[in-house]
Amino acid sequence: MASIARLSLLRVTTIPSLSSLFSYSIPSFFNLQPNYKVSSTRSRFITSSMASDSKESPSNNPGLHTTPDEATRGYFMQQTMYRIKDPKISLDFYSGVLGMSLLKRLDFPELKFSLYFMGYEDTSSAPINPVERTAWTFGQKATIELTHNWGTEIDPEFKGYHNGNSEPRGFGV
Ligand SMILES: C[C@@H](O)C(=O)SC[C@H](NC(=O)CC[C@H](N)C(=O)O)C(=O)NCC(=O)O
Repeated sequence: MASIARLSLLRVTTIPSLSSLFSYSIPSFFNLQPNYKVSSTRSRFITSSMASDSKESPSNNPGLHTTPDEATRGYFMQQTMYRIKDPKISLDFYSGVLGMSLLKRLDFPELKFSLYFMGYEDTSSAPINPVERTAWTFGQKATIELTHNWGTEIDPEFKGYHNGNSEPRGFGV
């Protein structure tokens, strides 16, 4: 099992105990209670958060649409890409810790890199034919494309990719 470092950029959507909702140490995030019972504290939390639903309304969030533009009907966020240093560690994390499946692996030997598309779809229904499986993968919503440039896992000079937790902080649009 991969060692779990602080994952300040990652929000794990699970059924955590209320105390772990506001703590950022990993153990509390993964301190799952298999037979989760809604405590009186949590039910008050849910009630109070429901009372503040208006915070999520379009009127309180300029730019927020409740229905997408007709011109982009059917569009969805299909993938986001992370470069990874070591596939063994990353696959262990995304499948063993987060429960994702490997939807498709693409290797590009001439360019010395591989892509691992991870998602929550049931792969038992995925096509067997490699080309059809690629099309199936690219039709799944909100997948993660892990890009591995061959050799980074054994290169002592490679210190890892910038994770956005130090200057320049963050990444994205
Ligand atoms: C599907 C395949 O044809 C692609 O175009 S994947 C996107 C492509 N990725 C790479 O070239 C990965 C290796 C490269 N050394 C890297 O680390 O990006 C690509 O366009 N990458 C550049 C980008 O900005 O995403």
